[in-house]
Amino acid sequence: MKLVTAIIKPFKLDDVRESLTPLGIQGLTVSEVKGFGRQKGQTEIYRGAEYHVSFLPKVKIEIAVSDDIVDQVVDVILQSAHTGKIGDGKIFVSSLDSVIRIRTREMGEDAL
Ligand SMILES: Nc1ncnc2c1ncn2[C@@H]1O[C@H](COP(=O)(O)OP(=O)(O)OP(=O)(O)O)[C@@H](O)[C@H]1O
Ligand SMILES: [Mg+2]
Repeated sequence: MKLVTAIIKPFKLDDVRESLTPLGIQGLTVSEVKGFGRQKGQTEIYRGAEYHVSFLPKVKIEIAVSDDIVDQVVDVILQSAHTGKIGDGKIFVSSLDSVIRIRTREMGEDAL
């Protein structure tokens, strides 16, 4: 199993969610987060004054998936979250040792 963590532009959340539907994802977690990439945040003009914004708002999506669909999950996120502008985000894929459904104590892929 793998944990796919995608940091995306907030306005892309609905597109990404819809793109995942055909893959039969059983669940996912969404969080509002802040961060910066290699541009180190941006300078923004607000009411005539220039503010340095160190951390820009992003959305984090976490999806635990079986190994056989991880490539498809990454692929649809790459397409649906893409604008081509800086700050489009990143996808991190990590190994997932165990998953347990609390209600039933099912484990592993049965618990996804
Ligand atoms: N190395 C990293 N580790 C953890 N989070 C990161 C990392 N790089 C980027 N992020 C997260 O992803 C968000 C978007 O990053 P961003 O797309 O700006 O990356 P980038 O490397 O600067 O690419 P680009 O040049 O396309 O902007 C950041 O605001 C941050 O939340
Ligand atoms: Mg960036």
